[in-house]
Amino acid sequence: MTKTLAELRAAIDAVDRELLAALNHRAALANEVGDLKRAEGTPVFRPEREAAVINGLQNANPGPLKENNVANIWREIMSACRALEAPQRVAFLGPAGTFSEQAAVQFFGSSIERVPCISIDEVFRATAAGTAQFGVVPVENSTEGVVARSLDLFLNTPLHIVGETSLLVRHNLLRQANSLKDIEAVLAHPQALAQCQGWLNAHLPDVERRAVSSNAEGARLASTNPAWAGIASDRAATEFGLHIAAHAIQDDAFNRTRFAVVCLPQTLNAPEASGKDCVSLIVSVPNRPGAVHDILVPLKKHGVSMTRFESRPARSGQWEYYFYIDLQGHPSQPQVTAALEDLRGLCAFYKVLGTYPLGE
Ligand SMILES: O=C(O)C(=O)C[C@]1(C(=O)O)C=C[C@@H](O)C=C1
Repeated sequence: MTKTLAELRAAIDAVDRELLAALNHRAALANEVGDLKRAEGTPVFRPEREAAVINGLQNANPGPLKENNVANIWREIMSACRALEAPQRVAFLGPAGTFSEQAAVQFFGSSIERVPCISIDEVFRATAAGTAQFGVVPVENSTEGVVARSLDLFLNTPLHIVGETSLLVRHNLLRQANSLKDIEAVLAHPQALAQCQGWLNAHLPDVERRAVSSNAEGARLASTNPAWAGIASDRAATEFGLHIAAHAIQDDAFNRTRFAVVCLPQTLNAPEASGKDCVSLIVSVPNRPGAVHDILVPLKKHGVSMTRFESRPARSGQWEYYFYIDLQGHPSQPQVTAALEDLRGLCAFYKVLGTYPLGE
């Protein structure tokens, strides 16, 4: 016999009470872990452990919950447990409502102390100074390529990468009126203006495009002037009380941005192997024929896959370059260590930016 709505809801209420008791039991255990870590002086945030918890539960999941539901639910549970151990302060390019904030919450869950910063430089500075324990910075966009400022700052920073996450970036045109009429200027971060240029050329060809420090700042400014529009997320529309005058105006429907999570090595040393890991490094090679080819040889020899290879000018005026390389694997695997050692021997400059679990 099928159950009535009242009966089903009563059953859900009973399950929720069991969940609440189980979650509080879990939180109490995390509190004990926190006491242990404080006594040992070891880091609270352990991304490889969190990745292993989520992978384990996804593998054990009988359904009907989907794998990504399991990941989202446990990310929030672990965020809350972690905050009980010690609240983690996370810096990102602000103000509230930016994609960087969204990336921070996607990675750490919502139980964090948010430290919005006025620029990417400031995120690095705040994290290096200890104002925040972690920083979240954009590194690459699927339409526009690398975020040059972040890559350049990696070169000299004492921070290292301990994680990554990527977001589907959907840009909307936000303004006080729900129409495209009488717009004098569109204000957004230069990356967003570039990612929407096809739409802007087609729909607002004669309107001024003004670069501002972040999309959320553009949205904030649009809320102060009816003739201005911003390009930003749905969240920014809610945050600043604006209409979405046009939805999803980015030229590439699958526009994604990848973010790196950075911290001082004393906050968190290189995470242990999670099974799906990545090593990021910056190298430069002597300016001679075949030098770039040579750096690929150790990778082939030791069977290590390269998932990323970017170049940035070394600013020496000599047409020299830094290469940003991502390798798959973890230094605990002998073939990865052997490839890194061989590579180091070939490079004029060699810096490991971090070893971390692969993100979503
Ligand atoms: O296992 C730990 O080290 C914990 O602190 C517990 C826990 C969790 O809630 O499962 C919380 C924070 C860490 O980042 C990893 C996992």
